[in-house]
Amino acid sequence: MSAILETRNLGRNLPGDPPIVLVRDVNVTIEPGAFTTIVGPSGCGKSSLLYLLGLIDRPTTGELLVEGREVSQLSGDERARIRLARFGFVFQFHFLLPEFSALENVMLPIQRLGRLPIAQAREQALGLLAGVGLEDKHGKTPDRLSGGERQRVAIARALANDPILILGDEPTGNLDSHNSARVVETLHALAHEQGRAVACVTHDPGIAEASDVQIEMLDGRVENVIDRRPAKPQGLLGREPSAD
Ligand SMILES: Nc1ncnc2c1ncn2[C@@H]1O[C@H](COP(=O)(O)OP(=O)(O)OP(=O)(O)O)[C@@H](O)[C@H]1O
Repeated sequence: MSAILETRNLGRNLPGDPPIVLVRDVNVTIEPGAFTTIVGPSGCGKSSLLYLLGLIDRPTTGELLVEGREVSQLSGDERARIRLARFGFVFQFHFLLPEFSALENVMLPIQRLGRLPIAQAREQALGLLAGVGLEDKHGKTPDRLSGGERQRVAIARALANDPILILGDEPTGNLDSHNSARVVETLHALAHEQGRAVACVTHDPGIAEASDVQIEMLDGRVENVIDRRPAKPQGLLGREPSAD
């Protein structure tokens, strides 16, 4: 399956003498249908890499291809257009608007992005909330939801533009184990049932071990990639079996 993101010797330095290296020589691919985690010790560059992958930050070296197209040299406006059209983000803090219900929080970006009439945006938002198991909680404001429910509303909101790629920076960082499990289940479903690419930074070894692809970082570099997906079927080798 073709990659949604591909990096070639991607790097990010901050100016200084010597420069501060956040990320160096990263070569990874992020593919649809897979739940990918980015792991490593604190300060090793996980979030910096995620921000590069999400076109939030711009690399200083190397290339980043989105669906085969090199994007690092594009203008800020063009990069923002790709981000808005193709990516969804979930952060450690949900950033829901406190005075709005779950439904309204999900409707807002749908209306803004699709310029849809209210009735249609409502329908779509209800569908997204049902997709994360919150159809019966749509009228509640964030303060009346659990941490995990708030985070699942944030995931539903991140799906407003029907993204091919969902990027998470510690999306379960603030949650207890029960709520964390529900959020992870939801993220797995986005990859495995809906065929999206999901890539998350996590400190949680259990989440990493259950991921399809685990990118392990150290000192700004990718040290190792564990790919747990079943091997792709190979073409038939040798001759067809004979009839006799
Ligand atoms: N704007 C900045 N100026 C200076 N140093 C920075 C800046 N941004 C990040 N760093 C440093 O770059 C390194 C990588 O940071 P980053 O946040 O990507 O690491 P991380 O692996 O996500 O860490 P954590 O797990 O603690 O969130 C850290 O040492 C951090 O202190």
